[in-house]
Amino acid sequence: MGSGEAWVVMRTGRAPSNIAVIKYWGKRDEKLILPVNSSISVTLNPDDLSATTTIAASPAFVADRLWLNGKEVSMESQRYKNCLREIRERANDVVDEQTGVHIKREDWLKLKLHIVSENNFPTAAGLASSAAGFACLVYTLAQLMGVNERYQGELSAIARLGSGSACRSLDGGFVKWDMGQKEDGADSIAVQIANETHWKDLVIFIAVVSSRQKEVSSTSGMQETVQTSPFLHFRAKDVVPKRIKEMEDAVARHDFSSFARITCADSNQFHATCLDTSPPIFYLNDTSKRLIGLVERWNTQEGSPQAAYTFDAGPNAVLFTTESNSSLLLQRLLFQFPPAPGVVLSSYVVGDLKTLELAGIKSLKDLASLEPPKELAEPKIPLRTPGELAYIICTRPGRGAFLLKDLGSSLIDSTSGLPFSK
Ligand SMILES: Nc1ncnc2c1ncn2[C@@H]1O[C@H](COP(=O)(O)OP(=O)(O)OP(=O)(O)O)[C@@H](O)[C@H]1O
Ligand SMILES: C[C@@](O)(CCOP(=O)(O)OP(=O)(O)O)CC(=O)O
Repeated sequence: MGSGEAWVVMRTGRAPSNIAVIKYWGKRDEKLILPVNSSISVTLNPDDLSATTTIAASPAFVADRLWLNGKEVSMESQRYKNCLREIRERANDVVDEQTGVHIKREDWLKLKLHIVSENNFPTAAGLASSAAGFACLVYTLAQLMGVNERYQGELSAIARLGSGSACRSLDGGFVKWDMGQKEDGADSIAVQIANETHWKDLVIFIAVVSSRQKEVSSTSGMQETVQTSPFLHFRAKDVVPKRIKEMEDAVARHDFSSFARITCADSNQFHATCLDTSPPIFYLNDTSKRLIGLVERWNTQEGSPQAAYTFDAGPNAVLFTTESNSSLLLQRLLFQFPPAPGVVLSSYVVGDLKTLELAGIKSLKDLASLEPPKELAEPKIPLRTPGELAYIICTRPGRGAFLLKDLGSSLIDSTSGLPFSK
């Protein structure tokens, strides 16, 4: 770094992943990422599923660079460029507390950035890493560049330019992405409908399916659906608007039965539009269907929804239940999907382990002695199939994006301006 200019100013932020319970599928504008329908999601606890991003600016940097999970990746994609441009345009004068450096609003347009990001869960595995990643990028950049409070409402529209679902990851709890009407997308923004403490009773399990079948990416899959599926247009126009209202109402009233019914119906309808695409797209595999069966059988046996499932563009299931049913659901999952031989319990069930304790499961021995759930006590018991799931993440609704103030959380070495070597 040249003398007199040897400063590095940086911030570190964290943003959660989210799971849609009313799905976004289909764009009316590819460039601005404007959807054909509104959607609703639950923000996942960032302790269990999040991206952490450090962004540094220095006059010594010669290009914008990005390191993702330890590897440098290209920033040539228009999606990254659009997010950076929009935040730079809203930058403000900043006096950095740590270094005392004064950066003027116009300087941000010239200063190059080093961005280092890590996900605490697998990237591009159908667990919405792009949602956490772009929300974190936009949020952390806005903090670094002193983006004014009055622009805060616009941050979700900027995250949307990175990946549609990312606009729903800035806030915690329950979030609605309004499709908006304007051509420039200014009103296609995410709004919080209830925060993360609103429905404390909700418990979430993510069943990560082992064999990752070859998939069509969300971006190209939804493009093909828009072009070829007549059903999608019926869904967007006639089904989703009503469901959005019903879901908002169910969340407001902590009405698990309605929440579960709408969540399952919307996941199934999204996958039906994939099947209605030409050529058809299959995101669910046999394991996904067995997970659906597990929930449906239990709900039928009890005569009301005990749990709900939803699947994004991949075979992994996200399951919802209430606190009082959480150990019963986990026991069912572990009964039907025990780990492969040799896999230890601590790497098979991860995240918030309270439910595992509640279920009284301390070791693989406890798993072996699990009783079959009562709805399976018939001649047609589905086989127990060890190893069909890679692992299970236990989590809950969580908070939105936030800054990590502790300097020890930084992913960039302030002297070199480069990622810490591991
Ligand atoms: N932490 C991150 N920071 C910046 N960009 C990220 C980050 N994590 C993921 N991305 C971007 O998102 C891309 C992965 O998105 P992709 O849609 O393929 O997978 P996914 O979001 O995990 O799955 P899905 O969208 O099916 O749920 C990465 O190639 C990268 O461009
Ligand atoms: C099935 C989904 O997860 C689709 C997510 O699509 P993306 O947000 O990944 O797509 P792009 O906007 O093209 O980046 C449903 C949802 O999250 O609402």
